Amino acid sequence: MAQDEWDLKMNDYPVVLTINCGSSSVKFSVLDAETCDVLLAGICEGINTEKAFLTVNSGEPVILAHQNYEEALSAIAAELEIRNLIDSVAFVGHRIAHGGSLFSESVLITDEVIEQIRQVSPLAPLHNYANLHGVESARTRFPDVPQVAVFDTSFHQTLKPEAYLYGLPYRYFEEYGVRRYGFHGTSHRYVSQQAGELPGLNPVNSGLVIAHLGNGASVCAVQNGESVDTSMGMTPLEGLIMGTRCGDVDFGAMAWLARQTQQSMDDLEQVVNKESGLLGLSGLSSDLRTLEKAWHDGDVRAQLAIKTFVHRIARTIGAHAASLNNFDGVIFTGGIGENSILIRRLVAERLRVFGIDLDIERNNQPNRIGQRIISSDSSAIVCAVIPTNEEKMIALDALHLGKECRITEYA
Ligand SMILES: Nc1ncnc2c1ncn2[C@@H]1O[C@H](COP(=O)(O)OP(=O)(O)O)[C@@H](O)[C@H]1O
Ligand SMILES: CCC(=O)OP(=O)(O)O
Ligand SMILES: [Mg+2]
Repeated sequence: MAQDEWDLKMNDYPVVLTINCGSSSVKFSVLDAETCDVLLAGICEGINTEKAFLTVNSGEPVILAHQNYEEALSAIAAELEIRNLIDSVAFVGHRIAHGGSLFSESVLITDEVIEQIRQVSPLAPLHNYANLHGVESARTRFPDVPQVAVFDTSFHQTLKPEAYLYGLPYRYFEEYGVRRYGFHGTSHRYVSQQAGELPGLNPVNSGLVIAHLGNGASVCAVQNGESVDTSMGMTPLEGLIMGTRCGDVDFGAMAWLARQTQQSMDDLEQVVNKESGLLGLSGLSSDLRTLEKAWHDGDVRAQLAIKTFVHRIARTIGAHAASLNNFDGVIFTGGIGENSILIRRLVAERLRVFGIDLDIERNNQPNRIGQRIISSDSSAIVCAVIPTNEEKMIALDALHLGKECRITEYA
């Protein structure tokens, strides 16, 4: 693109496109490059299944002709086209789950970066390959636009060895890089920054435990804005019970199971990633909304799944408090953390031992009111909900790096 065309683009109405390619969905948003206000957001669901559809701005879903990433990106581009936004895309930001030890911060995407991301991808099989599909489709569609990779793992680069090492022979760390990385860092980073706006939480001296509870779920201990501990590990499987992932499990149990059932490592990897968690426990669904309904209808297995999910969250929050200098706040975020009144209430009940006292009325408020305190005024620790905004963080990084790249290009 010539410099004058670029100037026109920047002066016109520049927007940032963010893409979060998951294993079965592509989430996207378009943000105003000046204000970072969201202009358009949507999700393509059902990728690699029999029926894929696109929903924009929570409107009516539209069925896609093909169920692959290219089709999803084409449908998203068509939505931008309808709104005359396609030529305004000045930067694209991609969510990449695993950056391994190669990426400690967001980077401009090049062929070499793609190759490096590919190398660490076996460590996040549910996420990274899908993320790379998104990168490749977007590069084809927007060849002249700088593309930036924003890693879930970056925020946890501040972990000390005692938090990131496993109790394995040290040579596995030295020779194979076996260590904990942590994920959902973009969300934990955003939420910890926002927490400073809440009364009672001093932004420069605060110890927070953030519970990101979505389909994937993790807890992070944040001391004075830095991640000091987190529940996910070398892969996004460790820690909490999730939609279809088992979280922490005794390796001895898995070895025993492998011998008893003659299942291979690959078979069991499939079981722990895709057939476990809320789905595996309930035998019903990985979706908490379905399980909550079943809980109220008296479904015993759904109740057991929810109670087990809650037990693990509370226990993990308690453990993470011990990684802080001072324990000031518990913040809920993610689809479940933001919306489920039941889960927040049950978790908070388990945390009474820390002097946490939930205000029922405050907890019952809908998520549309935005960030809010849900603990009572007499609670020893502030409890709050902060809706996450990974898209904004991705857009900010894409803007920052993309602009630098343009300046270098034309210097
Ligand atoms: N109103 C709600 N009440 C309870 N759970 C909800 C509600 N809305 C969304 N959820 C749950 O949030 C989870 C998805 O969270 P989300 O953060 O969107 O996941 P992802 O990891 O795919 O980004 C699902 O289990 C869904 O059931
Ligand atoms: C990679 C961390 C994770 O679990 O992401 P998800 O919540 O989008 O599945
Ligand atoms: Mg998510």
